Amino acid sequence: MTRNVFVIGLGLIGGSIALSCKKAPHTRVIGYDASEKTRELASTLKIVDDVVEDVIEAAKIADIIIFGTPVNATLDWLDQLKQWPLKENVIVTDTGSTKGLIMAKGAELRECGITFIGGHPMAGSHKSGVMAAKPHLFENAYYMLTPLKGEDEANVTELEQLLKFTLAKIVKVDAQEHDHMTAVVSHFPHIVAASLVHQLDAEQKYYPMTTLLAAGGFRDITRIASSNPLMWKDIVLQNRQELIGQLDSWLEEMNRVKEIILSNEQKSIEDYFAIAKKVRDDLPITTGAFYTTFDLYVDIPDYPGVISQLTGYLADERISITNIRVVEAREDIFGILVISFQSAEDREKAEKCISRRTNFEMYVS
Ligand SMILES: NC(=O)c1ccc[n+]([C@@H]2O[C@H](COP(=O)([O-])OP(=O)(O)OC[C@H]3O[C@@H](n4cnc5c(N)ncnc54)[C@H](O)[C@@H]3O)[C@@H](O)[C@H]2O)c1
Ligand SMILES: O=C(O)C(=O)C[C@]1(C(=O)O)C=C[C@@H](O)C=C1
Repeated sequence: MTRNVFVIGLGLIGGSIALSCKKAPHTRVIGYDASEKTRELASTLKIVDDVVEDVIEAAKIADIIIFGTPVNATLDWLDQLKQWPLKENVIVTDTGSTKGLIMAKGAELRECGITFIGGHPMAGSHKSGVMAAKPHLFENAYYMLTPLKGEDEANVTELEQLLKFTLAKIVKVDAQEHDHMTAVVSHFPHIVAASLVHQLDAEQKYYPMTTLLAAGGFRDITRIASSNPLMWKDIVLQNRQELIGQLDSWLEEMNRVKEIILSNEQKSIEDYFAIAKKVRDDLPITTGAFYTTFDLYVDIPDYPGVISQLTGYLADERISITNIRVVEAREDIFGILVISFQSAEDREKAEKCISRRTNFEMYVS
């Protein structure tokens, strides 16, 4: 028997989940998006088996409904869904970055006899939209499920059976704890990144050259400031309380740093960085909360065909790459080619291969 999975919201996350679900046997993935352009692209790129225009008709035949919409849009849909003629055993889930308000809506759905199990894959990108969707986005990432208290385990297992095709590590978490922890490692850092960019923007009015100097460090710490503003507006609105708590702690921390700097004590200043370095270096990156790529930076000269020459060398030695891009890092060189690999071993093989065949300088991040 074919299982019908209906994904509403086919952007980065919904599209990626849809692509993963298409790998599940006996599964037909149906998709809807509010944007006509996205519906067209999802159909052309075969993100789903069928794109629909009538949400209620598709929901009627769905065994699992997955929301890939911004979190405030998800709340609206969940309200509407209470009136829909759904299958008796349908399981409804979402992918939203916040869980408190969404699970409160989930409790209302339970009152209407509908099973809702919250979900949040802890992987993503600053890129948004269906074009950025990829089937391996969640591989090795944590995928949090927040079932309501007393949820039938059989329902959770059924959802897990589908989500295992994301290759993520599925864990169950309490919704309030979820919102606290994600405020710390995701939501608040997005505010900090945005605030640093605002600070640069204010400075550049007086020192226009500053932006030209925004090199690796600034770019690394502010990458996520390029994320979708609408999505982050919704997240901040839904997790306000936790964010205000994080802001208070941050202001205290900044005061502490100020004291340390005012003290002019070398040891305290070095210790501040040393402790942070230890904690950061010990983060469990390969099994941790973000999608890991293994990047190799190659300083390439400017001549036609240099990129295909390099990828040709890698292909000769059967080394697969997962991504390739040019970062125009400095004016005096053509650019740095960033080649991503699935594993550290592949990256090491590539480094050896390129160093045998060229004299290009390489760096590992
Ligand atoms: N971007 C990330 O890194 C990330 C990671 C994990 C979870 N999330 C969560 O996943 C969800 C989707 O985020 P995304 O990054 O895929 O955003 P996105 O902007 O790439 O995709 C959202 C999609 O939803 C569609 N949409 C918006 N309102 C809609 C509505 N009312 N009905 C139907 N479709 C609608 C948009 O047209 C778009 O295609 C959000 O709830 C977000 O909090 C995001
Ligand atoms: O990698 C990024 O660009 C992300 O912002 C991904 C990220 C995160 O903060 O880690 C963003 C929001 C999600 O809810 C989960 C993952």
